[in-house]
Amino acid sequence: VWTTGDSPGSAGKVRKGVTPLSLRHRLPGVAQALRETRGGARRHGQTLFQETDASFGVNKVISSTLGPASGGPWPRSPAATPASRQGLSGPGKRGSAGAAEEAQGLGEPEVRDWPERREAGPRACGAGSSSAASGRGRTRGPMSAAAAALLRGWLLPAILPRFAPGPCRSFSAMSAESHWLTTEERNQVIHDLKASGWSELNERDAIYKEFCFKNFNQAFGFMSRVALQAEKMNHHPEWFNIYNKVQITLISHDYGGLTKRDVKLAQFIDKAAASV
Ligand SMILES: C[C@H](O)[C@H](O)[C@H]1CNC2=NC(N)=NC(=O)C2=N1
Repeated sequence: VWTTGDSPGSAGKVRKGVTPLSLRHRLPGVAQALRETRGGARRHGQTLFQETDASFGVNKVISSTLGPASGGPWPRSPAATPASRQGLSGPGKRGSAGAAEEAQGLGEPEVRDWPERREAGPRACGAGSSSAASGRGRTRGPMSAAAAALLRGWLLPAILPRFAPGPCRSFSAMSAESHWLTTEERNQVIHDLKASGWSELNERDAIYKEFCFKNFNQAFGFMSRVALQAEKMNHHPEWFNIYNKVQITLISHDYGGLTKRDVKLAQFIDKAAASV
C-alpha cells in the first residue's frame, strides 16, 4: 500500500511498498492506466495505490511534500510536474524545480515517473507538452510505439481488472455453491445470531451488530483481530469505528446477501469481542 506521508516525521520522504516484480520498465503506461482506473482526486495522507496480488507489482515512486496538500487533484499529471516537464523525472532523479518546490513545502504530492511514460500517447502527453507532440526532446524507451499501443489497447484492459484496485472481482461459481444457506440453515443461524445481539437489516440481506469497548485501544485491538481473520477468509466486514464503538455489517457482496461466510465471521467476531 502506498500512502502519501502525513505524519510530521514522514514529510518529504519517499515510502516504498514491496513490489516483488516490477513490470514498470516493461509496461510503460501501466501506472498511468492504473491512475485512470482509480480516477478522482487523491488527497494528502490517503491511500494512493494498493497492490492486490503479491505476484504483480507496479513500481511506483511517490514522494510527498512538506505539509498538507494545497488542494487540487491527485495524482498530478506528469506534464504538470516541473521535474517531468524537464525530462528529469525517473528513478533516483529529481527535477530541480520539483526539489525546490518540495524544499519550500509548497507543492502537492508528486509522482516520480520514468521518462518513457510521457510518450504513452495523446492522453498522457496532455496539452502542455508541445515538445512531446512535435517529437522534440523525446527519448525512446525500450518499447516501440506500436507495442506500447498494443499493451494499452489489449493487454492492460485484460490485466487491469484483475490487478488494479477498483471494482472487486467475484468469487468463482464453484465456491459460490458451498456458501449458500438452505432455508432451514438460515432460519437456525438467524435465530442464533439474534440471540447473540445481531439483527437483520431491513434494506439489505445483511446482519448488523454494534460493539462497545472501554476505549479506542480495545476497539482497535478487536478490529485488528477481526481484520486478520477477515483477510484469512477473504471475507471482509463493512464497519465503522469511532472511539470505543465499532458498528459491523456483514454481507457477502458477490452474492448480494447473507451466506455461511457471514455466519462464520460473525461467530469469530463475537468470540473476539468476548476475549477483549
Ligand atoms: C476479490 C475478493 O475476492 C472479493 O472482493 C471478496 C473480498 N471480501 C469480501 N467481503 C465480503 N463481505 N463480501 C464479498 O463478497 C467479498 N469479496
